[in-house]
Amino acid sequence: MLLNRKELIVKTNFSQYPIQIGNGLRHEIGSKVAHYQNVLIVTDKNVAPLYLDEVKKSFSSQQSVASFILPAGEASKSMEWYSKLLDACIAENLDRKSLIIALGGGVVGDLAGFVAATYMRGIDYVQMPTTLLAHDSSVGGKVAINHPEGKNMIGSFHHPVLVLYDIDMMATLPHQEVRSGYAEIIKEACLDDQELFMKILSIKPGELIENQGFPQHLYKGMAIKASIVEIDEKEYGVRKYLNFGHTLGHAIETELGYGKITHGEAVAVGMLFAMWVSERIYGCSLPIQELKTWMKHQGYPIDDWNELENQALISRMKKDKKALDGMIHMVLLKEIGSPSVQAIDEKALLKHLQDFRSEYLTFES
Ligand SMILES: NC(=O)c1ccc[n+]([C@@H]2O[C@H](COP(=O)([O-])OP(=O)(O)OC[C@H]3O[C@@H](n4cnc5c(N)ncnc54)[C@H](O)[C@@H]3O)[C@@H](O)[C@H]2O)c1
Ligand SMILES: O=C(O)C(=O)C[C@@H](O)[C@H](O)[C@H](O)COP(=O)(O)O
Ligand SMILES: [Zn+2]
Repeated sequence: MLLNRKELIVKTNFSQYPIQIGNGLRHEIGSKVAHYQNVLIVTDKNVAPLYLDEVKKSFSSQQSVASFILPAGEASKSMEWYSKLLDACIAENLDRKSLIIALGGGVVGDLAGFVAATYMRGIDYVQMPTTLLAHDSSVGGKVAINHPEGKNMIGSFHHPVLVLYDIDMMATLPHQEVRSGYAEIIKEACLDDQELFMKILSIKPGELIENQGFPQHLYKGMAIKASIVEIDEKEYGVRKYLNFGHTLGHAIETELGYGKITHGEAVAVGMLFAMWVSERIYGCSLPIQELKTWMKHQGYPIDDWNELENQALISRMKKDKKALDGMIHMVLLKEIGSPSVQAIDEKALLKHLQDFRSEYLTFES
């Protein structure tokens, strides 16, 4: 797919950085970071054989460029790999003027970003997203690793100095990963763009990345994310909206075991549930049925969490980072484009979950 090069600038209280999106950008990274002498590229086992050499070739012989290859998948966002990556930073003699490059999806970006945030109390890093989902994870500076008890429990806010998104690299993405990434674009549309939401629902089965509107959807999703981050960098207010679908989504990911379901697919189920709760709390009417049917036709595994117990999921949701004083805080919608945060007690949420699941499993698709 071809896209005229685009640039967004993210401006927060303490940082400012460009997001550059376009074709072939992986061949240009070296010249864009030519002022760094010592560079460590972090990537994973699937991405390395596809793109690592091309990225390395873009550097000049004056720069020292090392690489570190993680096992692919969510399980690498762990204390173990965090520690191993820190060891590599020390072994490669990275100093405060060195650069880490995260070449990969959200797993690589979150882990490498957290290492960059904490190594020598913080060094520069670049996000080079290679998945569709990473249109979201590469922007905004949330970096983290998981704890067995909860997603992203140990982390920081540390913005990259550059997001360089070569969309050609998505040509090799498995379909499941495309689906996963589109779920976060749907999230962004739900928060701020009814027209985008409707356009996505008109994409035919199996044509997610092939549909003509794809580059525009991607760009709009990133622009929505960036605009929210600019207003509320540290999630005191509106940034919470970016957690739409994540209260149940993260609970499913943790309860199933990291990597059993993709992040976006878990968030997809979480968005249906959040819409369901929204209708019950606000008395509004949302396109839950339409979204569920569309997801089914696109192959989202929206039943893969059926074996999980309600009480176990509620216990996970109580550990959500937005939970306060024993209340679970969920992002709900009054309509598409109009989010809000609602405190819900455990008992009420359990009832919503039970009702959702009994109707969800039967409501037509
Ligand atoms: N920091 C944030 O704001 C934020 C936002 C959203 C999600 N996340 C996190 O992001 C993670 C999920 O990211 P993800 O979905 O990108 O997962 P991922 O990084 O595990 O990538 C998914 C799979 O695709 C493979 N892959 C990556 N690029 C490829 C390519 N171009 N061609 C072929 N295969 C490729 C990977 O090796 C992996 O197997 C989760 O941990 C989630 O919590 C963070
Ligand atoms: O950038 C944000 O803010 C988000 O919430 C984006 C989410 O898509 C992402 O999954 C994030 O990592 C979740 O954050 P968490 O604080 O709930 O762990
Ligand atoms: Zn997410």
